[in-house]
Amino acid sequence: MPSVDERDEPTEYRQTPYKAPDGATEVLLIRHGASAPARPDRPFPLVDGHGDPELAPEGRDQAERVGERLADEPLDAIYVTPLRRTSQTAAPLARRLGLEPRVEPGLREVHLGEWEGGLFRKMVAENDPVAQRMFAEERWDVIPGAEKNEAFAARVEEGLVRLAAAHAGGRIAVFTHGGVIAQALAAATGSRPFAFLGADNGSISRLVRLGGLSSLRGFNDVSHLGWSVPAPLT
Ligand SMILES: O=C(O)[C@H](O)COP(=O)(O)O
Repeated sequence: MPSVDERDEPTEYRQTPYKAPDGATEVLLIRHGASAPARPDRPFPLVDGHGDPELAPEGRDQAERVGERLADEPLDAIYVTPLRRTSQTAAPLARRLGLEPRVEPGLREVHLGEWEGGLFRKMVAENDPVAQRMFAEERWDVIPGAEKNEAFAARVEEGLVRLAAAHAGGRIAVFTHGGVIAQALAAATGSRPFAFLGADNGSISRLVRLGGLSSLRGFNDVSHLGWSVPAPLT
C-alpha cells in the first residue's frame, strides 16, 4: 500500500548520462602513435603500395598511454590495419587485455598515389600547389594516382559495416589512421570530407553505430597523452 506521500508524488523523469542504444556497436577510433619522420633519401617501405613507417619513440610513448587509458574499459576486440604503425600502437593495450588484434584491411590509410612513401608530408610542409588544391577542394585524388574520395569512402564504410555486424551490442577499439578517422566522422555527420582531418597521434574518437548509421560521441580525446601545457583553444 503506497504511503500518502508516494501516492501524491508525480513521476519524475531525470536527465541521465548517455547510454548506447541496445544492439549498437561502440567504436573507439584511435589514431596510431607518431610514426618515423619522412626523409627524401630514405623512403618508407611499402605494404600493398602504402607507406609503412614504424613508430617513432614518441609514438611508442603514446601507445603506452593509450594502453593505460583503455586498460579498464570493457572491450570485445581490438582491430588494426595491415600497416605496422597501428599494430605497434595497439600492442600495449592488447598485452594488458590479453586480446589478439585482428586485421581489418578496409580501414587502412587513404592511398596517396605518387606521394606515398613519405612524400606527402614533404609536399604538405612545403605548401606545394597540389597540396593547396587538395586542401581547398578536400579531394585526395588531386594527388597523381591517389585513391578517389568515393572509393575511399566506400571501403571505410564497408569496413565499419563488417565490424559493427561482428560486434552488435559490443565495444571495440580500432587502431587506424588520420584519413580514415576523418572519413568515418565525415560520413557519420554528413560534414565536408576534411572537416575532421587532423586527429592527433594517440587520440581517441568515438562512434556509436546502429542500423548502418553512426552517431559521433567524441573527437580527438587526448586527455591521456600527458601534454604538459594544455593545447591552446584558439
Ligand atoms: O603524415 C602522413 O604520413 C600521412 O598523413 C598518413 O597519415 P597516418 O600517419 O595517420 O596514416
